[in-house]
Amino acid sequence: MIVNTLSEPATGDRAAAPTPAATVRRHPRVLSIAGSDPSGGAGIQADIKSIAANGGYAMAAVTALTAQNTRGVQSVHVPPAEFLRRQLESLSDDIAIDAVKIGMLANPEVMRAVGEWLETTRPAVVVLDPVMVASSGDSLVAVDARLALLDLLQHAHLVTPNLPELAVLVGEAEADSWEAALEQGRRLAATSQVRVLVKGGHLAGSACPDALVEPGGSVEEFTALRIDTANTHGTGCSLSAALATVQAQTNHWPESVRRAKGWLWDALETSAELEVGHGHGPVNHFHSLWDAAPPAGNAFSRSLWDEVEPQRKAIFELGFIKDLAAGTLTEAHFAYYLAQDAMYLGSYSRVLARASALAPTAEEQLFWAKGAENCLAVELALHGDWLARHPLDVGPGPVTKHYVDHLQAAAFAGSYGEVVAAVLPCYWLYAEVGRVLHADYLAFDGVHPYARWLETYADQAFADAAEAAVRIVDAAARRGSALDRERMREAFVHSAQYEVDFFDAARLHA
Ligand SMILES: Nc1ncnc2c1ncn2[C@@H]1O[C@H](COP(=O)(O)OP(=O)(O)O)[C@@H](O)[C@H]1O
Ligand SMILES: Cc1ncc(COP(=O)(O)O)c(N)n1
Repeated sequence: MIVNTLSEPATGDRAAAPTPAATVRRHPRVLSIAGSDPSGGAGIQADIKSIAANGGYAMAAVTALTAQNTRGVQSVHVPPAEFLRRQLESLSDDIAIDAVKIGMLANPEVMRAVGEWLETTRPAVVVLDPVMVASSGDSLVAVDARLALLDLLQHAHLVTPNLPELAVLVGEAEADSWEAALEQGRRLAATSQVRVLVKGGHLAGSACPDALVEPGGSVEEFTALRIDTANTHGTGCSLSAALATVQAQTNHWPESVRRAKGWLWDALETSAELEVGHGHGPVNHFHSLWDAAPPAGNAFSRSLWDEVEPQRKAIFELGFIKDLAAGTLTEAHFAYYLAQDAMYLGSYSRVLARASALAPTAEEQLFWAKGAENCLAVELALHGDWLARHPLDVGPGPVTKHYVDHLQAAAFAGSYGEVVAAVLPCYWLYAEVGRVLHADYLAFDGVHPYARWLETYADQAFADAAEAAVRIVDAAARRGSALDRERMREAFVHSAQYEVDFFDAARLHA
């Protein structure tokens, strides 16, 4: 979550003047003028991803080639500034450019080429990230470039220095506190008459503040929790490219900072999923796109299975299951379990009938209808048999009641996906328990007191039905939205936990 606070309202600053509303575009054409990072985490590669992830059309004019990876920069090659000039002219001769993000400019000559081009094209949004050192600590800019960089600030609507870069720009030592950084930001904004985003990524502490400082001195702070990660390669590049893109969509700097920072925060938080390199890895630019993409094949059910690993392990640790496998479970415990199961199956059958009613294909409709019938016919007959010989006068226990309530809530208020995800653990975990217990049963020496029950659940037809139910859940997940899948996941995990509690309930209540 990004929290922002405003100190001193902005009044009449030159840089605070809004650009005309007519320039706002849903898919702005955004140009990155920056160096290449072949590892894809920083430079133009990061910029293109950031621009695209934030809804812009990305273009890139390359200012320098680097040989670098997540560990550091090994080499830099700067093509003639004249060739950069040609790239920029080719673009502005043909394409309307809504926003520009400027990154690595290796020397004063390159800086001047960019400044002259900005002078003639005057894009509505120019964000300048004064890149000087990579996150690895390697320098990316010639030492004599400071004055040329300061000169370039006059063409920028926003400059986004990190703390070491801010210190170089104001010609002071690096700020050692957030207050000192804001003071330097104010000085830079005032002397260069430019809007500054002071970035607090390099500070220590649990917060990661940034602040928008106007040339008139007003400061708006945006604070987020610091994420504990080493994947900070390209955070500055990604933020500035996102800012240029969002500003061309909103025409409102504080809103642009809030959105771009929020997007980057999520990209940092999900960065570990990428597993790129051994040093400072990249951020996950496309986290929301990838989260929303339908899972291929059986990826969804596999992720569900992985997610309920604790429940799967817990089942086999239960005294009830261990005693059942060993044949040492008391008849009273087993009778309580079967009585609860009979009550459960009566309701479960109705929920399967609801899945049948909602099914999108005749095949799935028939599958759930057969399941509903099976519950009543086969299971209840088995239980009726056993329970007739071991009568037990109990009503539904608390776990049975909660489990059934959960299933019925999905059946009456949920989508087809939620219903099938909620009923799946009963198929899938039972098939798993049956498979494991049946193997123990086959190795059992003597007559097993629960032979009939164990044989039913290790039945191949039951395993096949569980597999079919898994395929149906995967198909429903592919058809649904990210929100549908989240609800399916919740329904599944709740049911899986109830499966554990259901086995355990017999031990507690008998
Ligand atoms: N560990 C982190 N957790 C959350 N946000 C971070 C973290 N590190 C950097 N940021 C954010 O990433 C952006 C870039 O910050 P910074 O590291 O200061 O710049 P640079 O990448 O240019 O060195 C800022 O918005 C900063 O707040
Ligand atoms: C080509 C290029 N440009 C910029 C950076 C700085 O990256 P960061 O965003 O981590 O400061 C980099 N490492 N390489």
